[in-house]
Amino acid sequence: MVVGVLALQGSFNEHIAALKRLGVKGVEVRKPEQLQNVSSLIIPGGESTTMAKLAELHNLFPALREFVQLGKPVWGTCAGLIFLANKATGQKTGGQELIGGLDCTVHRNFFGSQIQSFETELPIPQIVAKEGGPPSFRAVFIRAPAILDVGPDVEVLADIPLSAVETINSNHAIQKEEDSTESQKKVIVAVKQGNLLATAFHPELTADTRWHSYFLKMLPEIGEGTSAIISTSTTDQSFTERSIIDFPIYQ
Ligand SMILES: NC(=O)CC[C@H](N)C(=O)O
Repeated sequence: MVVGVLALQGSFNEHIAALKRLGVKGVEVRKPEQLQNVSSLIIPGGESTTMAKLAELHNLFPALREFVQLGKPVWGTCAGLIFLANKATGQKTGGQELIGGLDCTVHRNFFGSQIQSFETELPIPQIVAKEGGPPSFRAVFIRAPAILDVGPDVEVLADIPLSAVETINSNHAIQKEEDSTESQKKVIVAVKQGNLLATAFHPELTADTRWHSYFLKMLPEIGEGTSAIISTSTTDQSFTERSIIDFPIYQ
């Protein structure tokens, strides 16, 4: 079994390495015809505008949209989430092409600029119910988007109270509002809609493999009941925890 990883730009190598730690082969996808060799796809973090331009150059959009419409499992992380969203705000002038399919509105760079990137302990009850492990996940947000609203078929897997994020962009509209419920406000950072999974953060940059394992169980060839090749181990000695300072700059 192989999992396709869109390899135009961004953290595709890190996803392939995370899959390898679970004993699964990840293959790079750069051309439309390569999508025929895979039954699932991960769209990595990176820079969604650049990724969109490269996808356009390689004429990938029709094949990517067809892949999503056929109901094949697709997981977008960070820029990949933006790519999958039906609607994105905070785009560069002129906008950018999206694959769409995920019924939500995503706000690019919601938490601010690159230096306002952060890590936080994110409660993930639905993932823990399936994968076990600690109640929270060390989530790495790098110039990350957030999901502002979702359609009725979208299941929220994780959200984050704005009060927990010290580095929120002071220009952001939500922070400008001054009411007493401010500290209670949350934004959505992980969702599932049918066979689409999306996270605003970067599980591929941590040693915790639970999100990859969760995604792999969405694949028909693995399924819920199979745990043979999926390790739920959250401590992988071959991967050293790093600080976000070590991570590549994503715009
Ligand atoms: N880490 C990331 O993938 C950042 C996403 C980036 N801000 C974008 O809009 O594409």
